[in-house]
Amino acid sequence: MATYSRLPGSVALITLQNPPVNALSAAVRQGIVDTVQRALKDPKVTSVVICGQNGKFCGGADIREFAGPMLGPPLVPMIHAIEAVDKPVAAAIEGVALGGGLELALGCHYRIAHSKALLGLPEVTLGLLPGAGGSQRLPRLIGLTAALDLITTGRQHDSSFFSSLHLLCVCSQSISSVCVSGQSLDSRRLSTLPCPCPPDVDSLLDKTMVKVRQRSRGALAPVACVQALMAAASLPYTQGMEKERDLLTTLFNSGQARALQYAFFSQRVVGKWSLPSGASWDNSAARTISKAAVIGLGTMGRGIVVALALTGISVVAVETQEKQLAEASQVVPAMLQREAGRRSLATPPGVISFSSNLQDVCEVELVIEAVFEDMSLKLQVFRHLTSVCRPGTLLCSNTSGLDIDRLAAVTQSPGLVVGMHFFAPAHVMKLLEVVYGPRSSPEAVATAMQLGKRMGKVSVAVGNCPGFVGNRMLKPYLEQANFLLEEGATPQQVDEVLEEFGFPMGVFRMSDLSGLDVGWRIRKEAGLTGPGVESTRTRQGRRYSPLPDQVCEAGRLGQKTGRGWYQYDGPGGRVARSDHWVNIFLEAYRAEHGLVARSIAPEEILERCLYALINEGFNILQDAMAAGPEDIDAIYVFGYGWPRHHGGPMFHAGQVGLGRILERLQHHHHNHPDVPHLKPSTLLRRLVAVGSPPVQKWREFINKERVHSQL
Ligand SMILES: C/C=C(\C)C(=O)SCCNC(=O)CCNC(=O)[C@H](O)C(C)(C)COP(=O)(O)OP(=O)(O)OC[C@H]1O[C@@H](n2cnc3c(N)ncnc32)[C@H](O)[C@@H]1OP(=O)(O)O
Repeated sequence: MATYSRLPGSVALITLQNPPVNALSAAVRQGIVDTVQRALKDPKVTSVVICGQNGKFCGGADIREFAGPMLGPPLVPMIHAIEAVDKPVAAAIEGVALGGGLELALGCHYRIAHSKALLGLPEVTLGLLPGAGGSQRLPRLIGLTAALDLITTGRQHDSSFFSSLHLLCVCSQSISSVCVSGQSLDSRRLSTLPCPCPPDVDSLLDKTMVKVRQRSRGALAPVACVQALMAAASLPYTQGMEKERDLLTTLFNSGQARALQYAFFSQRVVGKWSLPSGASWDNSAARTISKAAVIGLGTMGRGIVVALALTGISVVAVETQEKQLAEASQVVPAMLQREAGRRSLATPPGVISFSSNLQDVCEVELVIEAVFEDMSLKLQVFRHLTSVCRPGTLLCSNTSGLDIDRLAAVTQSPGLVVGMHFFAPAHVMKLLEVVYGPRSSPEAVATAMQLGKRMGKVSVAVGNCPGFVGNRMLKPYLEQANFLLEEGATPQQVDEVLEEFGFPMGVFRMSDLSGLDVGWRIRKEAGLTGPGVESTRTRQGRRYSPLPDQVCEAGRLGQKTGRGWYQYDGPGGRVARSDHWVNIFLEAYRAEHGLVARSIAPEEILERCLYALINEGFNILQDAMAAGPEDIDAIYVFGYGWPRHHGGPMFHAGQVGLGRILERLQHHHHNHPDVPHLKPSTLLRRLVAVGSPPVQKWREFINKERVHSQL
């Protein structure tokens, strides 16, 4: 709702009230319409100020209402009516003015903001465009060039940025004196102004469209934003508004908008974590960490040190190999400086100390072990840590899939051990898997989750199983990609299909980037390859492709060696080019194993890779290793490049239709009975049997099934 009050004198104050961000729900819109009318009718009122309750102007349209029928007064005519009134109206912005909130402010005649307020039009991130006149008013106020950047990226800035674009009148006069100054309102109505465009407007729009199409990887909204701004640049306001409305309608009806809005909420749902034990975010106290240590200063360790230091935490960075330590003590401060600059932060001074002595971690409150991914080495480190750290220190491992419980077992306080699985580069990537073992205490999980949040991560609590959630699902995906090569596809074909779907990189380009030796080492440890293992295509009772092992044996470890599934300009090269060697190698391999190459349709490539991954997601939910589909989807969107406009693998399954996924998995499993990952999960079958409920209902369904032991 919105409240009305009269300030001493002649100013009417309208306050938006809809906690926590005063989103423009039907009730708020109705409140605005009513209170503006009241101000107009009151002869004593000569000017109006609109503000938001609790120091937040407005977080935009109420996203929760998008799923239902449109109720209450629509936003566009409401804002037009405000712009048209003949008493000056000012928006007093504190906290946030985002999306429809900023569009409301653009309909006012004046905008005044607190220096710390955050403003922007993030609709594009929800699969929409600023459809309450923002695509037409903003460029008329700040010019086409600046509006294109803001609207197509959804970037938010503070008020000093917008003051420099003259969006705000951060004036020395008080609002009431502005309003009674007798200034004509005509020039304050943005819809009446021309849109300032640069002389090369067509070229600017063309270039922006090309850039946006490349960057958006199939997302519709950024392209629609450019189209709306083209209209602002070339059409009268009324026609521009018609274009805005048409484009918005198309976007609203697209699956992409639903996917992106789901992704918005799943990012928030995962913060409200719960464990099978009943411990959860609202009943578990977190410790606030001010001193931490990182053990191991390889690529991951360095990134973790920077991520911690950026939050103002004092870090003891330990590396026992002198050469590595010397290198890290040069590189890490530079990384910190760069990242602080990128985030416009002052570099936290002197918070990192380097050491080669594990004893130096004795005073910290939390340790993150980031040594080489080798269980015996990690066990050794944990044994040492438990003897040198003071009682009560949290011990975390940055393992990407090893058993947390085994590490906990060698410590004096197994309850204080959790996994903190960062993604490379750790100071940049948003995802953090917080892995709880059977003995991890709620306090340890809560502390790791809160620490992740402080570092700006999307932290997701996951159970302790091989590969946790992300890498466990990646395994069947990689496996299918290798099988497709055996059957006749090339790395480029597979990658093209996945990139067309929206992944920034196909599976083979991604493997080259991460290093092919990572998986090779894991397979050796699992006894799947290595000396003494017979070179067959069935291992441990299931189909196995020795292809990636043989690529590694040929010394091709990916980008770092200049060759992998592709060739690069040299070691460390970034641009992947197809390699004739790979084609010859695949032909020889197929000949050796009596395989006849067939032409494989893009649909089959996509289905087999994605549905195998999705199927494992259902198994993970069934095993209670993730609390709900939102957790899996957040992991894939923030850590594995899953295109956000497809919501996440589990959301995508719902969009495709669970019945269809089941039917296709059955089909592929029938053709490949020796591939257990293609066997449809029991949970998927159960969901289909009860009529394929929407993804938002799965959590409840799984919990009920578990109570009745159906899973
Ligand atoms: C056409 C389309 C038009 C005209 C639009 O306006 S579309 C909406 C455009 N607005 C946005 O995209 C803003 C979205 N919100 C945010 O970016 C952030 O929430 C925030 C910057 C406003 C606040 O961030 P923060 O302080 O970190 O808090 P949370 O993100 O955790 O949010 C707190 C709770 O508020 C809910 N929320 C936030 N914005 C909206 C909204 N626009 N509509 C409905 N609900 C909103 C959010 O889900 C959190 O809810 P809980 O998880 O606590 O239940």
